[in-house]
Amino acid sequence: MNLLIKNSRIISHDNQLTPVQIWVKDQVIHAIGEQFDEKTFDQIIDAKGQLVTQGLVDVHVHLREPGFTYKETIKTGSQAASRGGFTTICAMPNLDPVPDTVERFKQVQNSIAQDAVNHVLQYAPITKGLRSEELVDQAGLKDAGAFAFTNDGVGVQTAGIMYLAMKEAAKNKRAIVAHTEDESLLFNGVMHKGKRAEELGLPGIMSATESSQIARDLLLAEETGVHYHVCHVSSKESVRIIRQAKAAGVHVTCEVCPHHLLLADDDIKENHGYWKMNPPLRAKEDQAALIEGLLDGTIDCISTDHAPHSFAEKNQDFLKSPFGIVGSEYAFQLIYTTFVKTEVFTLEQVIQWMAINPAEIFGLPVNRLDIGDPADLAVFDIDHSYTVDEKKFLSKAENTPFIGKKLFGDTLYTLVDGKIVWQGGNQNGSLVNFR
Ligand SMILES: NC(=O)N[C@@H](CC(=O)O)C(=O)O
Ligand SMILES: [Zn+2]
Repeated sequence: MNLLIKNSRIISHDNQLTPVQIWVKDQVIHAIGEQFDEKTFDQIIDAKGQLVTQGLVDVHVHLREPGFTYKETIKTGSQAASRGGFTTICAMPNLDPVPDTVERFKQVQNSIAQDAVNHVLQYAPITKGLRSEELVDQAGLKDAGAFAFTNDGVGVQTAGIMYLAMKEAAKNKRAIVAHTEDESLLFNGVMHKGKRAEELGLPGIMSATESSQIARDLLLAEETGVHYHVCHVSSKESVRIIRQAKAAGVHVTCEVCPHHLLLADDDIKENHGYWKMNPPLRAKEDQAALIEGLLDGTIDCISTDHAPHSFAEKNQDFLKSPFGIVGSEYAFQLIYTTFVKTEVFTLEQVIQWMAINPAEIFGLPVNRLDIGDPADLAVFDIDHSYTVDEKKFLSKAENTPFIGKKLFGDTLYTLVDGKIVWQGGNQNGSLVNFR
């Protein structure tokens, strides 16, 4: 099978866009050059001068299967991600049943093998039932294919359990991935504690609810030597203490989500569930600290925290709605439009944060668009704008405050192992070749 992607532009190391043709053969990048004889190819994609990058990697998505398939499934969630240009996604274990035994974990793995349209790596939980009481069988789950261990959705509430989990994970050479939230500091909060929460008359969530648990964990990570990864960092204090820990040599990495980079609590237009996520949109200073954290290397990567819920669940006020917004289908586009077109970030940096670093920090093979790298690729139409239209989402859910936003970078193609899984353009894309 020989496939040519003609009229491509790739980012070269000096952040320039370079016109090339890409030859894909037997699932890998076979050659990159100026001109190939078109007669040699079984299939030709015309990238029309648009940007071709390695497929994006998202280390934080919620696919909701098993247990909550009315919100999303492995199939719809992986389709949504492929539409966003993601070729690898890592799925959270806040499912029902929680995949906390080898048998339950293998069941999820089987569903993934059957239904996923891109590479889906499944997290196992840190503790049974996500309750901070009893550790899972890490070695067994690792052998069954666990990508890393996390209780995402809730924090690990006691230092002792976290310490034991980290010690075990260090032995198993797997990361502990932490949603940090001290429930004793939550006080029923639903949005960031500040002026906007007061205006809306809603209970606030302090930044310290997140950062105090990160502080605890950083010291435990230092003690155990584990790779400790912090989910969806949202506050300036969290960035500050992670920066200090990195400087002290602690093996810590972390992620930030597009919504925390783009929005602050002041932007919350109304008391509606589409603005509610965990951690919450924080203050302008926090937003600035997150951008600075990416730029100085404190924050390693961008993840979406794609958190689908049903329309009925989210179409309620802050007190009633569950936490979470969808993000897979327009994450690159949000970042590109907001930060690359305004020259806050370079395209090269964004690819570093959305494709290279997330793979590298977790020890996955890194796609550098070199010969022999897997043909996991995305083509983005960076020259034309489109509008975020929730009716066209492949996700089952549409809960996001970004509906109606004008963005650049619509995904024209996504290829997984050399096969086209998504073909877009003219806002009327379609799914192709779904495995
Ligand atoms: N982020 C959210 O607001 N919600 C996530 C859980 C999580 O990632 O913490 C969910 O599962 O819905
Ligand atoms: Zn979380």
